[in-house]
Amino acid sequence: MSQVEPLIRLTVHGAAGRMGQRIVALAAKDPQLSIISAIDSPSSPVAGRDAGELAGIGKLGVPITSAISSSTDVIIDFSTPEATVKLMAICAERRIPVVVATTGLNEEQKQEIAAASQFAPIVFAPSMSLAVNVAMKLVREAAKALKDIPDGVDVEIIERHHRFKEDAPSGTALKFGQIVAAEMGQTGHTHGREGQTGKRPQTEIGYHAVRTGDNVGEHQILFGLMGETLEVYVRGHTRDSYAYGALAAAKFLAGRPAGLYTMADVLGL
Ligand SMILES: NC(=O)C1=CN([C@@H]2O[C@H](COP(=O)(O)OP(=O)(O)OC[C@H]3O[C@@H](n4cnc5c(N)ncnc54)[C@H](O)[C@@H]3O)[C@@H](O)[C@H]2O)C=CC1
Ligand SMILES: O=C(O)C1=N[C@H](C(=O)O)C[C@H](O)C1
Repeated sequence: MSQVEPLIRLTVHGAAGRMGQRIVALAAKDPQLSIISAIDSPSSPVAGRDAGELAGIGKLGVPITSAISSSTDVIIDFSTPEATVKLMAICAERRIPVVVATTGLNEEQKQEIAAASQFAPIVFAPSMSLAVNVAMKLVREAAKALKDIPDGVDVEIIERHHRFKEDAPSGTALKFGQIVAAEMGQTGHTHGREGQTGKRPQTEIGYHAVRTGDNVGEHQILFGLMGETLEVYVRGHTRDSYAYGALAAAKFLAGRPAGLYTMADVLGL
């Protein structure tokens, strides 16, 4: 007789936000998951509203609240850096597995995540998208292959997002830059260019953050050589590309030991 796996009890942190609503909508349809709480800011204007109704899928019986249930098996966090740091203290203390998808954290805030991962398993990644994580592998390969080209290679990263995004460059663009620099050795960076900039040094990576309309996320990584350009381009069509990845990460964490995991671990890349 086949054994029925118990449902994974999920808390959504940042549940009233753009991503939080998609997590609620997709998790509600997932036969392995049960949404037990939907957390948002204590000052949220939608506190008390039903999370399902807010996400456009009808009543779920889970209100938007600010208190994390002690019976949660895993938390998915799409919120703000400050809220993520507060969440880390709770997850470490209660040993709750958590998927951290929030971006824009400074080094000190990232240290809080690393510290919490000594007590609880944590997936921390700037992009939960499968396509983006595959693109990261391709970019690493390209950087490796191009690192010793005699005339040098200029690397520029262009990212495009919606007008509501609060951090720049995107966490994903910064991660692409780290991957390139680890292979090619660039030590500097520049954000956009203006005026008499002088010649471009190959020791820097250029970042360009475009903010327009409702763009859910595009990244272009350019390797400029003399005579040709290699371009890796990855484009999201809907936020569900990130949401499905976050749900996979939540399932991956069930039963894992404490530690810091990446989406490459989740996706087996
Ligand atoms: N890793 C990934 O794949 C992705 C990461 N993101 C990142 O996720 C974050 C959220 O993105 P969006 O949903 O577009 O933003 P959003 O602004 O729509 O949602 C953030 C939510 O967090 C809530 N919040 C604020 N303080 C809180 C607190 N103390 N406790 C709980 N919730 C709190 C806000 O009220 C809001 O509802 C951003 O940092 C974004 O860059 C977004 C998409 C994909
Ligand atoms: O804010 C967003 O929307 C996104 N943020 C993430 C980032 O900063 O990299 C991931 C994705 O590109 C969407």
